[in-house]
Amino acid sequence: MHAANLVAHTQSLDHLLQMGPVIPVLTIERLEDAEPIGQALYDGGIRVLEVTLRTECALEVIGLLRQALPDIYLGAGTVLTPEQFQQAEAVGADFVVTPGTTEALYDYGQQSHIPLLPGIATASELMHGWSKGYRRFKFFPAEASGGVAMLKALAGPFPEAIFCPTGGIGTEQLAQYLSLPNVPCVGGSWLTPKDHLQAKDWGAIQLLAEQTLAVYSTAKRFSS
Ligand SMILES: O=C(O)C(=O)C[C@H](O)[C@H](O)COP(=O)(O)O
Repeated sequence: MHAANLVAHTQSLDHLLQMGPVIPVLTIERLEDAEPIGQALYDGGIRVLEVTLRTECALEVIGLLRQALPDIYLGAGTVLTPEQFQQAEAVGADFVVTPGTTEALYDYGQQSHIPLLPGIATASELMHGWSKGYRRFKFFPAEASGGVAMLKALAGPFPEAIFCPTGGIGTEQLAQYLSLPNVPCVGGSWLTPKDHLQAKDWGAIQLLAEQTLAVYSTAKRFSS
């Protein structure tokens, strides 16, 4: 196992998870939308983004945002294979997020120069990741897998595990998740609502980010 590498990865993940406390998850269909969406979120105070590899232009989007917004931490999401992991590295992603995990992804993540935030949903999956040296996890799909109650329950046997819950979360549940000591930040697509994207209403996206951070960044900083 590449133990030293994974210790460094855990430190990098801690740093970027602390930059939240929200991580917008973007699925971008049109390349031309990438820069205005990224800029609106950046102007709204967002410093960490995840771009899912679910669209044809996703890798190009990451490459473009890398150039346009050098200060932002860019994650590649929906990474399912080591090949996609490699592609994400090649276009300049800062970290990789997966919905679940495979042995091959864990092995690749151990020797990559960028950290992997592996997706888990059960105690057994967490124990598997832990045995491979991973300490920070995406909890996905958060709401469908037991939500806040599940994360409270996992804190008992696994007090050192830290999670970024994602999946089915909106503003209504945010405060509850962020009040948990094992949750530094929360991810999701709710920060870029479909109707704003379709209308290319970048101002509304910036405003939503600003309003969310105005309420929650202070709340999390004082509670952690
Ligand atoms: O596949 C991945 O790696 C993902 O990134 C999954 C996303 O985190 C969720 O699809 C976002 O969930 P919603 O906020 O419910 O839209």
